[in-house]
Amino acid sequence: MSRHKLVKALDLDEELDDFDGGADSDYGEEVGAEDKEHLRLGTAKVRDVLGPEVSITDREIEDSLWHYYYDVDKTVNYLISQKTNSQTPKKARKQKVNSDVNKSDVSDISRQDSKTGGHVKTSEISSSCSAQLSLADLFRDSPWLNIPEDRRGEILIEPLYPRGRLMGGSSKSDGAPKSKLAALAAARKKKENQRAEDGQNATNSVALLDKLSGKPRQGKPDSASDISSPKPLIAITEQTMNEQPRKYPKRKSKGLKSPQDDQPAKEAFKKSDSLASPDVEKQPEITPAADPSVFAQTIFAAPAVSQQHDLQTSDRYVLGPDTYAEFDFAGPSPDDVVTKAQNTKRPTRKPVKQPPQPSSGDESVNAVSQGVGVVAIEEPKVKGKNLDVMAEFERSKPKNAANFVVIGHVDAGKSTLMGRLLYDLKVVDQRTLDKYRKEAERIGKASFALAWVLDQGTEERSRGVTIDIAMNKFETESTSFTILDAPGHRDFIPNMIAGASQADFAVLVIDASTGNFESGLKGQTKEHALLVRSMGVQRIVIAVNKLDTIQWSQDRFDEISQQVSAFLTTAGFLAKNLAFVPCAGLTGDNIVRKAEDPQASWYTGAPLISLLESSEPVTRALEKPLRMTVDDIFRGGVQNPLSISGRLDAGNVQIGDTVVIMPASQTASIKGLEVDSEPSDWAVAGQNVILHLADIEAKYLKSGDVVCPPAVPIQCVTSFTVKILAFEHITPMHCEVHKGRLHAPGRVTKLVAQLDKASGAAVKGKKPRLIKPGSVARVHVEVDDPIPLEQGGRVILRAGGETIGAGLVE
Ligand SMILES: Nc1nc2c(ncn2[C@@H]2O[C@H](COP(=O)(O)OP(=O)(O)OP(=O)(O)O)[C@@H](O)[C@H]2O)c(=O)[nH]1
Repeated sequence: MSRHKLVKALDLDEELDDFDGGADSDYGEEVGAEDKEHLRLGTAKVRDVLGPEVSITDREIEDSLWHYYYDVDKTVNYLISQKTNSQTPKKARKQKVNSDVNKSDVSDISRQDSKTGGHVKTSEISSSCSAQLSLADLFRDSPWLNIPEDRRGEILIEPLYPRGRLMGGSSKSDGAPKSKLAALAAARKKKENQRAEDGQNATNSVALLDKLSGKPRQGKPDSASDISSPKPLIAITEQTMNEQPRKYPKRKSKGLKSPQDDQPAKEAFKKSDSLASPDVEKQPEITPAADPSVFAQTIFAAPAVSQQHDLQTSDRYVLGPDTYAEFDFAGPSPDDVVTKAQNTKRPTRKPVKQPPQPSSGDESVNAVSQGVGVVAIEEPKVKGKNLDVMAEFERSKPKNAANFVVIGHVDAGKSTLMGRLLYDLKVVDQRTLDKYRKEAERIGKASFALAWVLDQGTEERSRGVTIDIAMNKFETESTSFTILDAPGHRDFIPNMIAGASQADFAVLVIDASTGNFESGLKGQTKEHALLVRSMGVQRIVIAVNKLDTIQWSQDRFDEISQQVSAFLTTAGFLAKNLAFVPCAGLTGDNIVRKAEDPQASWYTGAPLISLLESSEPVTRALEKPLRMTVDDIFRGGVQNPLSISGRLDAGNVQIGDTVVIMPASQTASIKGLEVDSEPSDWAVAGQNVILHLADIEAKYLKSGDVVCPPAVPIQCVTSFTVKILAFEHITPMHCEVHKGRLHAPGRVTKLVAQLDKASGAAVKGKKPRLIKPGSVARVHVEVDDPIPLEQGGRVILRAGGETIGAGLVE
């Protein structure tokens, strides 16, 4: 043994000394009158049990009695085993001892020899002291050594004899001196008694739960007396007793248990010699078990079929297969009971009928959309008028309505142009404009006064740039227009996309001043035009602006018109859907009125407003299921704590309707409605609405969500194929998927095919490894989280702050 190991062993022995209370001297020096009397009586009893045929000395009996604290049964067992061992060959005995040592896995422990007081290593015990006390004997009262091989590991059993005695402890009731270990044991016992009392409190809690569930409690003591009564320390499952394959039988309560149920258990129990000892029944020192806690009763099965059941003892909760049978979730769990009680006042939810989804062949689409079927609809609290919305719409003889998005390179004069339009149309009064002018002058941005009509944000005003979409409304005799003023700066392209997604047509503003047209064309003039086309915009009005800065040069106008027209037709716009107007937003020439500047006399065409009005009415998807992309979520007032705004892309909606918000799959009631900021009972596709919601929490709503009818919710997908026009080189790469206000992280996972621009057919040959800018291709895209998307939907792909492509979901 190394020096370190020796030191360690000595330390351990010192600790054992402490626990032993120093009872290491020869008992002859310590034995008092009381002990002598115990030894005398014990010796007589042992001799009586052993009978005269066993040859053994009194000293041997007394040694054993002293060691086992006058326990006659243990002494008898020990002595019998000693005699049996002494009759086996010495060599075989040594082997057995070693194997016992190995089994017990205690080959290197030290123990204190109670008789000699010496510190003896087990290896030494096995050789020199085996005749007197073997390791096997030391652990003989350990139940696992007496259990048949086939049962080991399946029987939970407390030692038949108090463990403390092996270490020299004793209790006062035995009349033996009390060691520190015994004192510890007594303290533990006291604690357990205390726990038993606490168990009564648990009983009360369980009773409360039972009350809630309306079910009688199973398998627990009914009174406090049950708690204090001795509890069994052996818990053997029924399955263990029968040694049958697990059948997961229903748990039975103690009161309902039939004698037949226990029969196999009894028989199995009798097979075990050690357990069959009648002494078990006499065992006096059984620690009262505390009543099981609520938690224990929830996860543990009913009282196990145990030996103690046969002996009419009390409950013992065992974790076993019975548990699973009982808690098969057929009945409500305690949590369910509490939840149910909490929800009793809530209206019941009806499951949404899942419509048949078109088979896309894409598993991810189907898998995600199937989840929609579990959407639960809350009974609408808001009473509607149950209107025939289509009939109402027809009756209202609505004006032609159009949304247009104002696009173009940064500082092209978009906001100024729209400010002028609103001012000249008297949507904005002189006083307001004067106020803007004064404020703009104060911060040195006088030229932006008209732009402030639309740029309302403090940052927008101080920086002189549009950041987010500004929405304004105006009407002409024939049409009701909604302006969506988009930011021109490249950093705010996502906001521009959001605006463009709601537009019927676009107004492209071009700064005609020297140099700016060229730089704009390289910048966002082209990008914006491509984006709106990719998003389905077919008509575009081109306002060649700031002509006042170039003295209304017709040549310049013609040059710009030519170049832009060529580009736009290449981008997919039809020539007949392009209209050009020379103008100056700052001065108001050719906006609402004709240009007053004589230098502009060469232009005989219509002003901008007329070009806007001449836009053909857009066909609305009135008959399709409701689809509204959420643009904004806000507090609509005291009466309307939760409101959303957006444009109805399809279908109709009315007050009292229940809708479902995707992808959250949460239902909501429409408690109020506004169309173009005016209260209304209904709205149809093409209108910009505010929906005041009830029965939903704000946390389930975000910009880009889609409002649908519960019966026909939009699909939510994690992957899709898109026919895309490449703006930049595209390879399998990470990207952001934009759809209106929604943008989700994702990636291009596969370049499926290069497509012919004219026919749209796949170009034969190898699969592309790279899509060049300007090419059309079919690519596969995946997103991290499901997004509401259906066939025909339009998406924009961006990466590293650049638009890499835009296209149509297939
Ligand atoms: N001379 C002249 N200046 C103009 C005209 N229109 C706009 N501007 C000026 O151009 C600058 C930018 O105008 P904005 O209306 O803010 O341009 P924008 O395109 O809306 O800018 P972003 O939205 O930030 O991209 C301002 O200083 C305007 O006064 C115009 O017709 N003539």
